[in-house]
Amino acid sequence: TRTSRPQRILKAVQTKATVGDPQSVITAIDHFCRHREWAMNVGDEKGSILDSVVNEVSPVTVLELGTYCGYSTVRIARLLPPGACVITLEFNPDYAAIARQVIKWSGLEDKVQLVEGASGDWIPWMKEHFGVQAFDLVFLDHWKERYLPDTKLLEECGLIQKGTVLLADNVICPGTPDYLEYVRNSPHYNSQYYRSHLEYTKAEDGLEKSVFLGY
Ligand SMILES: CCCNc1ncnc2c1ncn2[C@@H]1O[C@H](/C=C/CNC(=O)c2cc(-c3ccc(F)cc3)cc(O)c2O)[C@@H](O)[C@H]1O
Ligand SMILES: [Mg+2]
Repeated sequence: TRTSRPQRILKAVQTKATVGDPQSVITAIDHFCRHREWAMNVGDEKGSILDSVVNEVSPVTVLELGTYCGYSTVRIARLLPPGACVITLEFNPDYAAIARQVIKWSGLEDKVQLVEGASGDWIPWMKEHFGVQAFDLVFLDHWKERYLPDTKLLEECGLIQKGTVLLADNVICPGTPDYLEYVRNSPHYNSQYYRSHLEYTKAEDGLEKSVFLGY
């Protein structure tokens, strides 16, 4: 049977990128998705904004919701200092398998904990299972209608504390209206929109950065 798009993305990494060189993995995926097949990676333009937020926050513990092929996982992990890590949740086993290989090719497996499972099932276990106190940065890029419920779950589990930064992809396209309304109107968040474009296209999209101010 035909290969899947994630399998073709992995093949592009394995043929075009250098083992142990995260930037070459990022470049290979962006080239493939711009010139061969579009795919829902955060991409190079919004990825640069993601990079700047990671550098600004210099997080010790990062949570990523929705690994897909691991593109943004590699973008984040390559900027983390020794001892810092990104826990990334992916509930599709096929995507998780591809992402593990992309992350391995980039040489960043020591900075990444890929957990195969659904956010709603795993968030309540983060403290107990991974010894996480609170997340310094959360990157939301999974099913758009899950951004708000999962944010509320993270709050309830005490995983969002004063200073935690939420960075959400696709707040315009496909859009996350209920999440945007929540973080922009809540007195507990200071929210700002970074205008950009939908990956590999001219359509408008952007990232929303929301800093938790404490209760
Ligand atoms: C139980 C479901 C909620 N919990 C979850 N827990 C763990 N992983 C979850 C997940 N939901 C989804 N996932 C995974 O995240 C990924 C899903 C991402 C959804 N993203 C999008 O739909 C998306 C879509 C677009 C898009 C934009 C325009 C367009 F015309 C077509 C698509 C652009 C993007 O940047 C996107 O991120 C998959 O790997 C999926 O298996
Ligand atoms: Mg996205």
